[in-house]
Amino acid sequence: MDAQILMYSGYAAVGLIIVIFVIIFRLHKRKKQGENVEAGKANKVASFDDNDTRSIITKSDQYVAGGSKSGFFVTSSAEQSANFASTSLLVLTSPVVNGLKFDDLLKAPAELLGRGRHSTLYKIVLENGVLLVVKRIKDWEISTDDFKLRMQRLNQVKHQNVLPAVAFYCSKQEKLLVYEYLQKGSLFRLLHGAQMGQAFDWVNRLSIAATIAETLAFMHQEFRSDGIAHGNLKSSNILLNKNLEPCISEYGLVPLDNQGFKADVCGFGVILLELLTGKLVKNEGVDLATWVHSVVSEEWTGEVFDKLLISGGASEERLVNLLQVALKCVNKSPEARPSMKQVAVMIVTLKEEEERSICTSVSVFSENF
Ligand SMILES: Nc1ncnc2c1ncn2[C@@H]1O[C@H](COP(=O)(O)OP(=O)(O)OP(=O)(O)O)[C@@H](O)[C@H]1O
Repeated sequence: MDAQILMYSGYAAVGLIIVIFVIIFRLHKRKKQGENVEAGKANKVASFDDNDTRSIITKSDQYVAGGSKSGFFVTSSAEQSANFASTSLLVLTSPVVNGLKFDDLLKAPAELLGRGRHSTLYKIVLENGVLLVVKRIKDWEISTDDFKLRMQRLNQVKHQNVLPAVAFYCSKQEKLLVYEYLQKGSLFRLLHGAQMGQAFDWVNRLSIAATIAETLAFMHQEFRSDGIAHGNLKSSNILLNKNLEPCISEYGLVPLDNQGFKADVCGFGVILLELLTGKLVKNEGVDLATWVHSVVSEEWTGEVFDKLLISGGASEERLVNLLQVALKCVNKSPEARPSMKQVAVMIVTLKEEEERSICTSVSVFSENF
């Protein structure tokens, strides 16, 4: 009997040991599977960067430049390390910033250029002296994937009068865009800055208007089927390149909107009104388009124009013609506004008339001397 009890206890002990081994083996296997899944995820994220891009891990929780915090990043370092696998700077094809690394942005001295409702803008200087601007976009309800797709799509369409992004960065918390810094400033500054448009005569204003109109018509045509309009067209987003030609910046950085193209036409109309009147869009609380309408309806049309244009000898007939185009663009009803293509045709026609009249006056002048 004792021998039997001893035998059964032995079986039980062996059985228990086997069960313990099986449990340990299963737990170990489960842990290994977990590690493989994590490794797989990391590989997947890394593979996004294969094409013409460089993946970088953020290092600090706040960007410190020249001793001052620029505030590129608002996320904590804990959040960042949790998300590091999805943080990457994508360098688009650009000769200006070949080989740009995220670290280069972090190290560069930065200066705050503007803080708007939807974004903050910094100017930075890279070690090699290249000047860039970094735009940090706030409150844009767009998924990381959609943002990447949008940036890649925008990068497929090039125009010499549109400033392309040279790189972008995107994580769940942050969306950054990097552009070349254009030193000649903006159309806004040319009109309303210290010079107050003094060195900006009618021929140049008309030429700039025609270039912006043609460029925007091109962009609308290219992005019509994607529904991507500029979305925030205004004179501070028209920069001047080194040849003082206009360069449209920040194209397509807003949510898709059915009325986006017509909103751009209205934005362009307001730019025309600024060029014609030399006045700010909002002056002592009065909206420029409303003011122009009120003056024109009282038949004081001549009063709306920038005195510098009149004293500079601009043809009042062509000023009025351009004003009529502007008023069509700012029509309260979006459906009644012309397309950018139609606007471009009207303004190019006016510009050609202007050029013909200059040629005629030059030849009359030379015949008389
Ligand atoms: N790439 C650039 N090069 C030089 N100056 C720039 C560049 N991008 C923007 N700026 C200028 O920096 C200033 C701030 O720009 P920011 O985009 O923050 O302001 P905004 O255009 O007035 O507003 P929003 O946030 O609605 O675009 C503006 O005067 C703008 O003309």
